[in-house]
Amino acid sequence: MSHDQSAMNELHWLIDMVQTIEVGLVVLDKNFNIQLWNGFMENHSGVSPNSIKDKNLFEQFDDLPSTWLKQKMESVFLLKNRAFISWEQRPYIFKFKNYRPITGRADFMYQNVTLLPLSSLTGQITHISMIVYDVTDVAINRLQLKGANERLEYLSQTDGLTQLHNRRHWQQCMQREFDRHARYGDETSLVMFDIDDFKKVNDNYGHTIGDKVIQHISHLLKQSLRETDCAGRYGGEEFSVVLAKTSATDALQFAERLRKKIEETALVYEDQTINVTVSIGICDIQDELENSGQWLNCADEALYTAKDTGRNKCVIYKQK
Ligand SMILES: Nc1nc2c(ncn2[C@@H]2O[C@H](COP(=O)(O)OP(=O)(O)OP(=O)(O)O)[C@@H](O)[C@H]2O)c(=O)[nH]1
Repeated sequence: MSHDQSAMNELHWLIDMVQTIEVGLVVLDKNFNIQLWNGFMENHSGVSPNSIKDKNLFEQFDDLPSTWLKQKMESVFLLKNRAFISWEQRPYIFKFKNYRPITGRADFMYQNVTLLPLSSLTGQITHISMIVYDVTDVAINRLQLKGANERLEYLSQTDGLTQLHNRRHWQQCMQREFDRHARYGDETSLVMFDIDDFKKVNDNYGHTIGDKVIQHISHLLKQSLRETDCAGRYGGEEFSVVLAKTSATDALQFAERLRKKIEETALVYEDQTINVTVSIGICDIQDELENSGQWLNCADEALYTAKDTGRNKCVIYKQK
């Protein structure tokens, strides 16, 4: 075989490989006109190389992020460096359908794309190549894992019965607000409340309805919160709320509104109507408090004063 024939063979193989490789290959000139469009691109776009040759990429695919992508391509021409576009940055460049059976949950193909400067025989960068990788399997696995981790994190921070923050997570939130106060001096209040005579609810109606009452109270509490408030189920029938940027007087208004709402809104479950009340203790952060534990104790003390002096009332902590 002559040298020429052998070179021709090699070229033929290369073209064959470019056409059949499971990666998208596109070559563009400086005006973004398509010079090469391999089999992968044909299979996924439904557009044949012959019909797309010399056509402008952005005119052929008007859903491409054109301004952004042109900028990236121009910098590849200019800097003669390759650029990389990850699916995490943009799930896809070409909106190709996903046909994979295993990852059938994705509607489209996730892609990583490399932009590669191509130099001519004279060493100038006259073209660039787009290399398109199908990374749907990796992306779906990663997204599923991320979703599972987020769910786990949510579960580890949330009380199962009420969907409020659980005690541990709420305490972290309270500590954060205590630290913020130490730094910025914002007024911040703590509200602790407890259902009155809840033991009687359980005794009279049973634990299942007792649980419904706890859910009912949480529901009313959630309706009363602002975005910056942090509410938790502190224990069995005890709830806790940190009100950021709120004085004790304003916290009292919040607490009174909540107390009245709970008093006035009966739980109707099956054929039973159950009325409960709550006792509420309030404490704003005062200078003499050394740590968040003391803050909590003071709010608790106010709560017990509310219980001891008749229940169904709000009490602001007063230093003795
Ligand atoms: N149904 C139900 N009951 C609970 C839960 N957690 C705690 N309890 C009950 O809540 C009751 C709390 O009773 P106590 O601490 O005596 O207080 P109380 O009857 O509410 O009386 P005061 O707080 O003094 O008004 C107990 O009977 C606990 O068993 C829960 O998740 N579900």
